[in-house]
Amino acid sequence: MTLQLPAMPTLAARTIAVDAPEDLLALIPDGGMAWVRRGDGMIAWGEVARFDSRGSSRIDDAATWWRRLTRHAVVRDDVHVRGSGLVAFGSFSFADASVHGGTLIVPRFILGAREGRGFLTEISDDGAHGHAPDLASALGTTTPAAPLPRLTEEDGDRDAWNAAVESAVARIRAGEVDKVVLARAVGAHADSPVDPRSLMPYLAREYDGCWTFHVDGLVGATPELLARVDHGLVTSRVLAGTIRRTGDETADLARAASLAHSSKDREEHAFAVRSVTQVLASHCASVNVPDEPFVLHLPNVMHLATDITGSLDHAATVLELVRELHPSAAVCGTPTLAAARLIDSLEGLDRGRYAGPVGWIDGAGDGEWCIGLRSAEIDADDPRQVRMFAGCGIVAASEPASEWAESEAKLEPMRHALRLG
Ligand SMILES: C=C(O[C@@H]1C=C(C(=O)O)C=C[C@H]1O)C(=O)O
Repeated sequence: MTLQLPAMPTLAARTIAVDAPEDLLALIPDGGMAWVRRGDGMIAWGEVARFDSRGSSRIDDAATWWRRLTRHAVVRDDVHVRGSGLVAFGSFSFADASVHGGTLIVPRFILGAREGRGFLTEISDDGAHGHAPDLASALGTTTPAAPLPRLTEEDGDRDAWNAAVESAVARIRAGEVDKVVLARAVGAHADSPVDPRSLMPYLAREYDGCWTFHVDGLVGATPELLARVDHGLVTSRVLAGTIRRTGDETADLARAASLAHSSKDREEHAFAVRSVTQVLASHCASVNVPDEPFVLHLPNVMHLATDITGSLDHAATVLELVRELHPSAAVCGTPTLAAARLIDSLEGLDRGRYAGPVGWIDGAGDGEWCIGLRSAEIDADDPRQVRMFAGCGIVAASEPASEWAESEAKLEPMRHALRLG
């Protein structure tokens, strides 16, 4: 049998050096994408190619498409930093069965900043390569972000949450799973469309240790790095185990110490570290896993955190690793399949692309993918509608009231960005 594959466009990418932009997020044209941390990163706009996928092979299919697309691409890159050359941005649903599926988008323009160096990439699909892009004409006549409309938040269903957490604890005690992550969605609506550009400057400023992103209507500032691949080196930041901040420095230091010693949180954390380490070990010649987690301080919460690194022993692309790492125990549970089934039966929610992978990949397969946490999805059909999400790892010792409080703290970045509280 001969399988007829769709013809692929021949892409050409040209990257030139430009002055490093002071504030990338201030320059995004309408509908543009973003991936920014501590002033470094990329904004991207226009669309040269796009791949939409659904179902359990959505990440695999996207990885295959990207491999085929990049094989014949012509890349001329004067800058050679992370993110220069040919790049696609993407985001994928948390669940296999989600109607939201996933997408990889190849933009026409990418403007980036990396350690004081700026770059501009133009990607074309018409065989016209070689000419150097011009920043002023690439940006065109950008309309500024529409001011944020006043939003109204829907009431949360606390009884449903309590019941879900109680059932999860009972199922854990019965030995069905060790840990399950339960999430809830909070809807908000406005009279006029919500422009992601009006949310990101706040997120990037207040949560500068997080990755502020916008890809296809999913916007947020996530602290959790699923996988970065950079010239054979892979890095993952695992978070699990959370405590709220009080705003009082001394009290927060005491809380950080209690988090570091809490057996409930350390157990929850160990599950997540193990799930990531197992995957990386199968691709790496060596993996470095610190013995003890550190406490990551964010403005709203503190997390137990472990940075895992490894050197790849074969040419795996970042998307191949993402496919295997997702869903990690930090957002699904342990064991994975049983936890995913429990989420389906207890949550009553399509998480969409919340808690799914979001990030970018370059022509060599390097890139950076996070877990789409501390995020909101702007409805593609009606951008006046927004859904925020937050979830908590449930273990045998979990209590509904403190998990509710934890989820409230995790909603804070998006609530504040949307001026809801
Ligand atoms: C599920 C979320 O966060 C995850 C769950 C955590 C926990 O349960 O302690 C901590 C960080 C994330 O891995 C979320 O932010 O919605």
